[in-house]
This record gives sequence, C-alpha cells and structure tokens, in this order.
Amino acid sequence: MTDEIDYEIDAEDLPKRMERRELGSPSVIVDDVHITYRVFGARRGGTTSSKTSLINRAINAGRPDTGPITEVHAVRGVSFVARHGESIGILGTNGSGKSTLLRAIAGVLPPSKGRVFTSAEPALLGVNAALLPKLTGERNITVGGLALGLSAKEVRERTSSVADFAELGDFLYLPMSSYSSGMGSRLRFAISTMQTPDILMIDEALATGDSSFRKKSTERIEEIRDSAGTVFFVSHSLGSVRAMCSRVLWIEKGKLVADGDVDEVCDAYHDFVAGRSNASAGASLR
Ligand SMILES: Nc1ncnc2c1ncn2[C@@H]1O[C@H](COP(=O)(O)OP(=O)(O)OP(=O)(O)O)[C@@H](O)[C@H]1O
Repeated sequence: MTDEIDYEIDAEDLPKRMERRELGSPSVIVDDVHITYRVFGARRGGTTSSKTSLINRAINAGRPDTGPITEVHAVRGVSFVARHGESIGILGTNGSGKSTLLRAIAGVLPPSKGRVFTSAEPALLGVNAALLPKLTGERNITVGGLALGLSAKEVRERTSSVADFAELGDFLYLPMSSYSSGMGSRLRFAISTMQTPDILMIDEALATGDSSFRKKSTERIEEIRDSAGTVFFVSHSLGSVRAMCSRVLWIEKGKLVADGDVDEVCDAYHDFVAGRSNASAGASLR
C-alpha cells in the first residue's frame, strides 16, 4: 500500500543529514528475540485443540470462560548490536513488529525467547507515552520529569524550557485533553528529552510535528547523539529516516530482513513497498 510510505514531507522541509560519528561501545544487544502475544477469547484460529480445551474446561470449571487463545508471533528471532552514537531507523510495513520490538528493547514487553541487554534504562517516546489527559501540561511535565528520575528542584528549573520547546503557550495550564495532537506529541518529545537519555526510542512521535518542530527535534536528537547516546527511530517517513539516521533496520513479518546503510536499506524498502502496491493494483484490475 502506498500509504505505508509518508511522501507528504517535502525534501526542503527536512533538516540536513546528520553527520557521521565515531561509534562507541555497545548500548543495546538484542539476541535472538522472539515476542508472542496471547490473545484471549479469539473466535477463529485458536491454538487450543479439542483435547486441551477439554482439559482446560475441567481446570477452569467455575471460572469465567475467556474462550480460545490465539498466539501472534510478532517478532521472530531478531538480533543486532547498537552502539553509542548511532541513530537507528526502524522500517517495516504495517504490523511488521516495529513497535513491539521497540517496546521489548525498552523493557515494557518481556521477550518470550531471547535476551535484550541495555547499558542504561531506555526512554521510550511513543504515541502512547504515558501522559495523563486530565492533568495540565505543567503537571504532566512534573510527573514525567520525576518519572525520568529528575529531582523536584530540577523539574521546577526545567519546566519553562520544556513548555517553550513544546510551544504550548497558555495551554501549559490547561488539561492535556484540550491539546491538538501536534501539541501532545511536541510535549511528549519535550518531556522525554528533558533529561539527556542514554538510549532514546522514538515511535512515530514526530509524525505530527510541523517543519520547524522537526528541525528543532532533529537538533535535539543530534545533541543526544553528541553526548554519545543511541537513538532508535520508528517511522513510515523515508525522508525523515534518511535525514535523521545513520543506520536502518528493516523488519518484515517480525523478521529482520536488512540491517545497514541508510540509502541502501531505504531504497530496497521503497522498491518493496512500490512492488507490493503495483501488485495489488494489478490484482484489483483483474
Ligand atoms: N497487544 C497486542 N496483542 C495482540 N497482538 C498485538 C498486540 N500489539 C500488536 N499486535 C500484533 O503484533 C504484530 C506487530 O504489531 P506492531 O504494532 O509491533 O507492528 P508495527 O510494525 O509497529 O505496525 P504499524 O506500522 O502498523 O504501527 C501485528 O500483527 C499486531 O496485530
């Protein structure tokens, strides 16, 4: 499908490419990681056989019936090593396992098999980053800053610069539920980077930013790389990945199909998506 690549960002809107840097020691080691979701109550394709469901029924007698269980094998044996100073783009078509992999690296989802080692606790910045819609922007900055391990004094000192970065204006004192999606994602980015994280993981969070915010956030990502941090960046925008990343991982159906040079992997991914979309257009004409 063509909408899997975001063509809406103009090339001139994008910041200039990030400079190459000397790479440091490993910051993240992902070793043959598999992640399987178990979905309860699915109606079709459940993994329970009639024999096991009989046993389950006997064991669960008297408990509420959750129905059969379907397993979704979202990540299948992914391995790579990330180093300090790298900015790594993660590409893949819808449902290929990008967000799942990111959440496993962040420690939010335990792998069902394999291991993840990180040199520090990663800061996961995603569309679902835990900000509380009923609280004002100001309170969210306080809660987010404390959750990142800053002291109350540090949070107070940094609140106005976070609000300025997120361009909230007077909305700072209004509940987040009144924010536009762009404001929300700017605030998420500003909070997640109020302390320079060793490992920053960004999941589509810049998609709603305008070009000036993209420029500012790219500069902030550069600063994080300068301080020898590692940045992971999940995006459907090939332009942003080309501009912001020094390496690209491409995941398809849960498997790592390419890991390497930004232009080589982006070009191959582009051709793959274009080929799929041509094939489906051909199929619909028949
Ligand atoms: N909580 C969940 N429970 C069950 N299955 C899930 C869950 N989250 C994701 N999945 C499934 O795991 C697979 C990978 O999903 P994931 O969100 O990681 O893909 P993605 O590459 O980030 O997709 P997208 O680009 O559409 O955001 C998909 O088949 C999805 O349906």
